[in-house]
Amino acid sequence: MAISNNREPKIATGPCGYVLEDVPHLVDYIPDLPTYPNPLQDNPSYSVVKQYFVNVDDTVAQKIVVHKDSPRGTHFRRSGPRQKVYFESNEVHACIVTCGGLCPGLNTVIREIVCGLNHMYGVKRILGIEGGYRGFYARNTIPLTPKVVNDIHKRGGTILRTSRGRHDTSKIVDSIQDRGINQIYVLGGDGTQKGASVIFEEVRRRGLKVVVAGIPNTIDNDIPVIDRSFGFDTAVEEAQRAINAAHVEAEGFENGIGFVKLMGRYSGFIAMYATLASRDVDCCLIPESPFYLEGPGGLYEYIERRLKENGHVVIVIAEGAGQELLSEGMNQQDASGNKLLQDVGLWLSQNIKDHFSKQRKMTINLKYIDPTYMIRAIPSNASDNVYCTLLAHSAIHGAMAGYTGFAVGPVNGRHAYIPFHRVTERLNRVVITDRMWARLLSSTNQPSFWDLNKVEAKKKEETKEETEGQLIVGENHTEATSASRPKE
Ligand SMILES: Nc1ncnc2c1ncn2[C@@H]1O[C@H](COP(=O)(O)OP(=O)(O)OP(=O)(O)O)[C@@H](O)[C@H]1O
Ligand SMILES: O=P(O)(O)OC[C@H]1O[C@](O)(CO)[C@@H](O)[C@@H]1O
Ligand SMILES: [Mg+2]
Repeated sequence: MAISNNREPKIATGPCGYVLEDVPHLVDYIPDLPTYPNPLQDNPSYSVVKQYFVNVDDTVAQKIVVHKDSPRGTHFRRSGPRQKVYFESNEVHACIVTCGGLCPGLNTVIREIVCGLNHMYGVKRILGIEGGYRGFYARNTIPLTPKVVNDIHKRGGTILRTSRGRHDTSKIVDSIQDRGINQIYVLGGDGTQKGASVIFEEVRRRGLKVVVAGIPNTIDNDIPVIDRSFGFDTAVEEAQRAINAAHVEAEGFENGIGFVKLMGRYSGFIAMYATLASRDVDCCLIPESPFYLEGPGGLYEYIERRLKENGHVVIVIAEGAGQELLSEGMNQQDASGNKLLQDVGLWLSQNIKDHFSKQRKMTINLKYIDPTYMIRAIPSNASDNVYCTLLAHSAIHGAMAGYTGFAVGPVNGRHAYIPFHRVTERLNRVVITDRMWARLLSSTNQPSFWDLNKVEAKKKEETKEETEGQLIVGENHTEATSASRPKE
């Protein structure tokens, strides 16, 4: 197997089109590091596990639906404990930082990193960095012990607090060096993982024995490659409460319209899954599927038809949907450079009211529900909690084994170490030519708002991307439902 030079992405190839997109390792730039037996082999809880250590050559396939003659395709290194580790327990000085938007499960991952490092590897020195990346040089640190974090998974938010906005990578790495930190666990969305990748590059440039491990999170589920991001399941569950309320209100009045706006900046996964789960929704609008209001096949016509047929309508809209319909362009950004969106929920609900009262002379009763932060400011549900444990343990095992510059996450149900660039190079978005969106259309009976020619063109575009290795079709599946948890 040939391995390319270590500054470039580490790609190894094998027979039958096998490709391993590997993650960096400390020995790539610090040769001759000593290794130690993994202390887990003496841990009574883990010693009973048959074949507890993962074979170093185990990899996880990105594409599992294959044909007889198809190449084996891209693989990622399987996560899990290794027989040899590159840190002695008393040598480890770890830190944890949370950045970007809040997400259910952040406290669980913090807890599980602290407890996992302590209980599995005997690590005692763990610091919490306060307030996101800038906290490395602008805030005090918080010593974290199993006792301090014992109950935090029952609370929403992050005990470390978070932030958006610019930071100075060089100052962060100075602070890491000054404090003698050698394992950094970074929790956050796409922007955070980009930041972690730059920190890793600087650490490598300085030749430091410091591991940088990313644990991606976002309720939007917009991180590619991994099956789903933690917090998403909880957010979808909480969104049900808003949809239920909208349905009750809509049913309770003549020509009732329940209108719910959910988060989802560029990706409509929350809206799509909340709609599919609820079965009370008549129309789901997401950023990936443009729609129009007036005329045949438009939204107004559909609403009117549903009101006549059913007496009420429930609409769910993702915050990023239909932005192109809003007249005034808004070019503002948040502190991190993310485009600030216009409030499509308020805009569209007002337009629907105006259309029916002024143009159609119909009395409608529209109730607008915008749960915004309520779906992400809550503690994670049971399934996300278990998922968070697996993510934290994967990250710890990878760090102890000397891997670095990686993000963790399940790929087709198996946890893997994924190079940063693969989780940051694009956003995971709903594929509207995939079967999951078709299921949604069939469950709501809403129009697709697309003409057939456009659908055909889109299908061709996505088939092309798939054959070029981007695996577009099928990514709508956030497979890890409560019924089938990802396995480590
Ligand atoms: N391209 C980038 N390069 C380096 N650092 C970045 C980059 N983009 C964002 N960051 C850093 O990551 C942190 C969080 O970014 P951001 O606010 O975009 O949230 P996020 O991690 O994408 O989470 P969310 O999904 O909630 O938006 C910020 O402090 C920012 O400095
Ligand atoms: O108001 P904030 O904290 O910038 O976050 C809002 C954004 O964060 C997200 O929840 C992603 O974390 C998006 O869905 C939403 O647009
Ligand atoms: Mg982001």
